[in-house]
Amino acid sequence: MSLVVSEVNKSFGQGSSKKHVLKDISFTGKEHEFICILGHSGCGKSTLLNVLAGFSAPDDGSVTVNEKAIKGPHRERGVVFQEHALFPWYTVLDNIAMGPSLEGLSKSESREIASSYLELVGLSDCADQFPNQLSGGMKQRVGIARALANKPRILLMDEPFGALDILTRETMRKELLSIWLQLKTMVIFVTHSIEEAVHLADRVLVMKHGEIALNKEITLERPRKSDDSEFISISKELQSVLETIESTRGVS
Ligand SMILES: Nc1ncnc2c1ncn2[C@@H]1O[C@H](COP(=O)(O)OP(=O)(O)OP(=O)(O)O)[C@@H](O)[C@H]1O
Repeated sequence: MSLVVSEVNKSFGQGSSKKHVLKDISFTGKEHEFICILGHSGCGKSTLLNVLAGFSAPDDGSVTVNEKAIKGPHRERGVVFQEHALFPWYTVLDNIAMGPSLEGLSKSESREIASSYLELVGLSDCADQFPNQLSGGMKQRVGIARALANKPRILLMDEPFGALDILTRETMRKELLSIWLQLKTMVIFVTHSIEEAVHLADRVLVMKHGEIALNKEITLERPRKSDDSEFISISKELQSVLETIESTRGVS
């Protein structure tokens, strides 16, 4: 399984208000790879993720999965957003069962699949609850289980833990890693946080004004420790690229 993003450009607006948001973005994703897209607010991370999801088409360039051009959203690419878009009138189990059921599986088969993913995210006891009875972290786990129930080959995550408090965020990070180690889906994870990126990623793409300023492979063994000397040195390298970006803002 491979993802190839080749010279993708994307602009918004017309004439003098035209904004070139993605500029010649190219990278590849391998099977089982965990890729983090790191960058300041407004650098184009969500725009890139939307292109990968197929929600929005690039102006030029191409995105292929297993050498096939993507032509729109597809269940092979699951999406998890910062705001967990769960259906409030469905139970937790039925929120997750929705994907398999839309694929034509029977209600009982869909619920069986949903139960297995609910177990994977540690929420089996909440199957019959409604989303408004859950904490933010629990809702986010349901969002992840719902995306996984479609058995995506690529999981696209747009700052999924951004709205969570720091402790919940750390727990979720560990849980996501353990799920990824079991399922080995390719993950593309957008974040503002250097620490989150170094904990999670096999590869970090640092974005600068719509371009990839650094494409860095991280081979540190897992679980990673933030006081490990190599962890600190990689974090400093990413920080220095981001600071360069900060100091050149408005100049390019
Ligand atoms: N549909 C749109 N129409 C016009 N401009 C847009 C649209 N979507 C994004 N933009 C602009 O593109 C730029 C990049 O936005 P994007 O949401 O991709 O950034 P981001 O890096 O994800 O930021 P954040 O971290 O704050 O979410 C911004 O200047 C934004 O205003």
